[in-house]
Amino acid sequence: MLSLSDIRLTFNPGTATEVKALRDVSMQIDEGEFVTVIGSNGAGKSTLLSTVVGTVKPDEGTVKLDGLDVTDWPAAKRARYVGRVFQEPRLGTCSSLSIEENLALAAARGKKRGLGLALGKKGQKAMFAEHLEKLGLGLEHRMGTPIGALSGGQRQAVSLLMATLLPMKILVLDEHTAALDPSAAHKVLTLSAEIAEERKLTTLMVTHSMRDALAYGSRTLMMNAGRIVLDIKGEERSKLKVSDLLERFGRAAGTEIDDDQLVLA
Ligand SMILES: Nc1ncnc2c1ncn2[C@@H]1O[C@H](COP(=O)(O)OP(=O)(O)OP(=O)(O)O)[C@@H](O)[C@H]1O
Repeated sequence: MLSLSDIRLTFNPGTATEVKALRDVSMQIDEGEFVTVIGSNGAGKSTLLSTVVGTVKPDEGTVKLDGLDVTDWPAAKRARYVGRVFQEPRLGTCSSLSIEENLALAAARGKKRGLGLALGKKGQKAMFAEHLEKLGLGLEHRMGTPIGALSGGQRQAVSLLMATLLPMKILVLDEHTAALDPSAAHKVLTLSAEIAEERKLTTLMVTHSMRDALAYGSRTLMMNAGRIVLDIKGEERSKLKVSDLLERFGRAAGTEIDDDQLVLA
């Protein structure tokens, strides 16, 4: 279980540019739960993910993984549990290196943490090919191709694989399909859901698409001005339509919003 309790985080406190990015955020996400996170620009979604990944440390509050307090753990130490895929396909992969070399870098992180992977070069290549084949993009036949030569969708699929290659628990997807065309976005979203399901990963996915927020996962959080203003799951969520979600946002946040603020895909 991933648990955040009373998280507060203010950027540039006491200055003219002070921003209360997270205010009293508490949530518990069960093992294997897939949660989508929506909210208008600057609502605190990425900052929330960063507190889970460990790239920002909250001013107050605690982050726990399976009951273990990891609040003071830097991102590198949390990497054994948490994998992140970014919005920008160039982040998280190395353009000039081949698909195989990028995957080898991801696998090498496991060696440092004593996971062995003592497969030898041939065995490792076969293991990478097996994983790539599951993506259904034919990339297992292009393992020597530099990552920079791939399309955005192919690259995000490899990023997803790299983030989940080693045993881990929490998958953090930060608008990871926002830079892709609708067809590639659909493919990567489907792969994300399949990998999360197969590996029973606890998943947090930020999206600006209200439709995707309802189509994927089993729970949706809505953020506004640093707070979680809606938390919907179960029957209540399954009955919701995109238009209902927009209306709920307006009510919860006490503001009028339209489709331009929360982009509908
Ligand atoms: N490193 C930082 N320094 C100062 N302010 C920051 C920093 N990171 C984020 N902020 C501010 O904190 C607030 C929340 O930002 P965050 O990126 O979490 O929002 P978001 O909901 O992910 O927005 P978007 O949908 O635009 O990506 C914003 O006002 C942002 O400008």
